[in-house]
Amino acid sequence: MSSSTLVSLPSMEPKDGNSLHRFNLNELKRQANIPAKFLWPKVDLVGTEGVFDEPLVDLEGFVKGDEIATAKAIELVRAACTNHGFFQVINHGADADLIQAVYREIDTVFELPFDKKLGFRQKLGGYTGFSSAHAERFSTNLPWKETFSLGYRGTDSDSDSAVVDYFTSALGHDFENVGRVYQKYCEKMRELSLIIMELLALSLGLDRSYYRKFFEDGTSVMRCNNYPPCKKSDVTFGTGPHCDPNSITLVHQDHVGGLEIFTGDKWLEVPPRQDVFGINIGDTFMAFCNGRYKSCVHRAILNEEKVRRSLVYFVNPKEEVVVRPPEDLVINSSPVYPDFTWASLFDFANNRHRAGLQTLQDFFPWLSSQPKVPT
Ligand SMILES: C=C1C[C@]23C[C@H]1CC[C@H]2[C@]1(C)CCC[C@@](C)(C(=O)O)[C@H]1[C@@H]3C(=O)O
Ligand SMILES: O=C(O)CCC(=O)C(=O)O
Ligand SMILES: [Fe+2]
Repeated sequence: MSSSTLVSLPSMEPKDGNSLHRFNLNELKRQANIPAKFLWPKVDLVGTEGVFDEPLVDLEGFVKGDEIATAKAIELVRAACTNHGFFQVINHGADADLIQAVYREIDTVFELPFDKKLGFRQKLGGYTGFSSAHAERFSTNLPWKETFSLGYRGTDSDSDSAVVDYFTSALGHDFENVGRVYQKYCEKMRELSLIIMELLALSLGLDRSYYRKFFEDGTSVMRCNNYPPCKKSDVTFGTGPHCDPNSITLVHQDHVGGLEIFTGDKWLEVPPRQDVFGINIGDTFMAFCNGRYKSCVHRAILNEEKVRRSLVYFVNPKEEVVVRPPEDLVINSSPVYPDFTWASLFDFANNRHRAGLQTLQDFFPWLSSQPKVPT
């Protein structure tokens, strides 16, 4: 598929802050037809042409410092990230019981009555809470999904209880255990993300701590996607074609499957494996490595019979970190992208412009139009 056929999505429609979500997908899923706002342009409805089958990156040997395993991991990561920006890891340290506990517990949140979920809906300008089809922000090409998102820093001591406190204050004390499981999972995702940052640095010929240090006290976003079945799964998406604007994303999909990546000329399905995490490079890391690695174009498709869930951990540096590639990756001193902070890109992608396929290209003109903040 040429880049011209990967449509970038319109910017967000500014909405009044009180517009309630209008779409209860768990009612709509029984209908033969779906609201027009969920119908995507034909040019985006490109079929799947294969299966992603690149080798898994085994982290066990890398974490233990085994030289041969490290060299193999570097080779696989470098090839994948140079080509399309996606690889899968095994022996990552997140145990199966914890992963299954997250799905089990978070299902109880999505199973709540719709009005109750709206009670902790994601507010405009924020990212914490429940959203149905992002209808609070978008009015076309709506994604057929409910999401539950929560920020996670994990460094300061109060973050130990921040997750649990959110669940009990927003959802009630019956959800204390959901918070505990979520907290444990976020801790594990933070650990895994820092290991991946070391592997990425080494694969780019940098010191292993080069990127890690920017991410040790960033606020990442833990999100659960819940995709109800859809009778018109062939003309809509769970999550449409996009690149993640953040640095990297750690994605786990349940047994149903639906994650697809674009390898430059075709869409490949990523077969779900419960013992595997997908890692996709995002826009911010692409800038952090001066474009050496590609921000992965990916999407989540639906099916007509089964609900599908995925757990995505969007990894971010500390807000004020200036995203600038190291000298070693900048040839004849001309970086590909202007310097920016994650805070500014997050504000753009979360609050002002719908993240899609060309978020960075749309971001820099917006950034240069902003009043300069006196330093
Ligand atoms: C900054 C962000 C916006 C999104 C959540 C984080 C990182 C990933 C972004 C997103 C998932 C990219 C695809 C489109 C999007 C609208 C979505 O489908 O959820 C994006 C997220 C968002 O705007 O909520
Ligand atoms: O559901 C999936 O498999 C991927 C979702 C995704 O890409 C996202 O939430 O950014
Ligand atoms: Fe994504």
